[in-house]
Amino acid sequence: MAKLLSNPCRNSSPATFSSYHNDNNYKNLCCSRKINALPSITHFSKWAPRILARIQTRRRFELRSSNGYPLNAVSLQDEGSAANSQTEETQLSDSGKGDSTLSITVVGASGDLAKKKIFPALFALYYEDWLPENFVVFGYSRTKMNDEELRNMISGTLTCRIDRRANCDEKMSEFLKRCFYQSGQYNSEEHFSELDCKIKEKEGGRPSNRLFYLSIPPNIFVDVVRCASTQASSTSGWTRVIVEKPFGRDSKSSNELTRCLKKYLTEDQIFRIDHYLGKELVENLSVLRFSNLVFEPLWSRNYIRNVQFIFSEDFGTEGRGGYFDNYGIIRDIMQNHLLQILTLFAMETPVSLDAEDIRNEKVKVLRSMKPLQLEDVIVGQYKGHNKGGKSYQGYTDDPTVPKNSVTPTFAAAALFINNARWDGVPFLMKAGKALHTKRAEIRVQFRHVPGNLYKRNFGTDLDKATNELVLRVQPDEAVYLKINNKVPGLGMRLDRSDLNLLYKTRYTREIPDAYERLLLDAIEGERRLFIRSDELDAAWSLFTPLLKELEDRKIAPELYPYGSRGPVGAHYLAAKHNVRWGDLAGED
Ligand SMILES: NC(=O)C1=CN([C@@H]2O[C@H](COP(=O)(O)OP(=O)(O)OC[C@H]3O[C@@H](n4cnc5c(N)ncnc54)[C@H](OP(=O)(O)O)[C@@H]3O)[C@@H](O)[C@H]2O)C=CC1
Ligand SMILES: O=C1O[C@H](COP(=O)(O)O)[C@@H](O)[C@H](O)[C@H]1O
Repeated sequence: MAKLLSNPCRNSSPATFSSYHNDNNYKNLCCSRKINALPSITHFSKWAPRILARIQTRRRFELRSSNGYPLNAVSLQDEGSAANSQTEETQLSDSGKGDSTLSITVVGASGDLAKKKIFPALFALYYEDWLPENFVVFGYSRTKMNDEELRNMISGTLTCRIDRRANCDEKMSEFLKRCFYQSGQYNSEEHFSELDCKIKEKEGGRPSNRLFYLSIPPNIFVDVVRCASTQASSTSGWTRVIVEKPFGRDSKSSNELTRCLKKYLTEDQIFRIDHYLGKELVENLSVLRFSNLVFEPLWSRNYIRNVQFIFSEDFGTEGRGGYFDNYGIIRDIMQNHLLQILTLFAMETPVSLDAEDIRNEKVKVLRSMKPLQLEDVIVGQYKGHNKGGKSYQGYTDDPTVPKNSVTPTFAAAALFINNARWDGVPFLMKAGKALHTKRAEIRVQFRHVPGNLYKRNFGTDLDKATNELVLRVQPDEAVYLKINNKVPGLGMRLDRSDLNLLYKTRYTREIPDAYERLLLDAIEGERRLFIRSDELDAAWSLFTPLLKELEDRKIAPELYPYGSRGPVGAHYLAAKHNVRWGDLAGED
């Protein structure tokens, strides 16, 4: 963080440290998952008896990292910032002397994402006892509100897990008591200094860690980071900033955004969120691949014919047309969510589950990809449609969208990875709004069985007989494998059946929302599910020339009716690469 400017709260008297010897302090230490990163033998011997005793009773702390893996070299404070010059040893002993606090400031608290996702995710973490003992949540935005009004606003969106409703009301009101509000402009150092004073008051002189969640339009990211870093960063612990997408709209603007953010933050302090990385099935992708012998040996061009990444929504841009028209579906979904999943799918085995090892492998995939060509992409836009006596508005009927907009609300693309593992395998992506269904899935279509003895049982369409592995990210999370099976009986009739792992029947626990996992990881300094700047750069390099060409040439999107299966062009694109979309095969 940059040097602090004049801020009345910055000169307040030194924090008074309370004793380490209580449960809360221990909990704070554990919540930082420092058990896995004890700094030295001397420290270990000092704390070992206490820690080991606690491990036996509170084993859960060991596994708090979302990758269940030791957080190598992750410190309570990030490197390189003014407030971050302590060594790991002093940080630990600081934690030892006082019980630290965590403050989470949701910037843009009055907005849609904050209400819909961030506050509910924070409550879910609190409800499930993942947050440290001493935490406060601040909402910050321009809208005038007091603490009570903020609480009323968010209380409507908090829910308890369906499967665990015990003490729900009580927990909710305890959580709301920890929520506060500060109204202010996004570019006002004075207002952020007021926020700092309020946070300090709640911190009560204890060492503090501060997390800022930028749930605001991207054009004000840098102002907020400047004001927050100079006026409201922690002086005694870490300060981290979660940045929401879009991270720019092409290579140039993204690099510029990164450059500006880095005037005030180190790379380690920036948590670029892609909420698809927090989804359960996306997390499971690496587990499936790397912990099952039956998958990894098949994971290459030798056995896989094509891979499909499919995102569809059964509603349009309702309410977000103004934002969307400047970005379009390629930037909104493909360049980030689907591409991120693709890199996880295609990467080589990382050296370890450490964030840097994984992100290094993801970058290699991106850098091995063939630049996206216009002839390998088709774009579409939904038009109005009447169905069942109801009329659905087209994209350009939205008053916030220009009537002549050619912004795609649908796109399909064929991508290729030029490396030994994937040479020649089409990786197809398809993303669209206002389609017939809401789903996100990964489909892996395997090659034909060579010299298949049962060929004659399949008729002429051999493609229909190939195995397909489907990871259904949402809704109804599932992993299923399509296999050929003998229909029981005396004859020899084959059918296609699914080996089906449907989460809701296998696991009784409700699946946490992606934002819960990602918030927890940011709090605990786990960077694996956040986008590193070189990753972002490589992702933009892949898409920027295509986006420029689409825009320069004002390529007209193929219109498709609201609620349909999307433009026919997507089928031609797939057919060009000998692929049939798995989701439209009629037996998915
Ligand atoms: N909504 C969603 O589902 C998703 C959103 N995102 C991203 O998250 C971020 C927040 O999204 P969302 O909550 O939908 O955004 P909103 O448009 O609701 O904006 C959030 C808040 O920012 C303030 N704001 C809005 N426009 C401006 C402006 N032009 N200048 C200054 N302040 C403004 C408003 O607060 P006030 O007026 O009180 O200051 C508003 O309540 C965005 O970057 C978005 O792209 C990412 C994924 C999904
Ligand atoms: O990032 C975005 O994601 C949502 C879809 O998220 P999901 O978790 O509900 O699948 C999408 O609607 C939005 O346009 C996009 O910006």
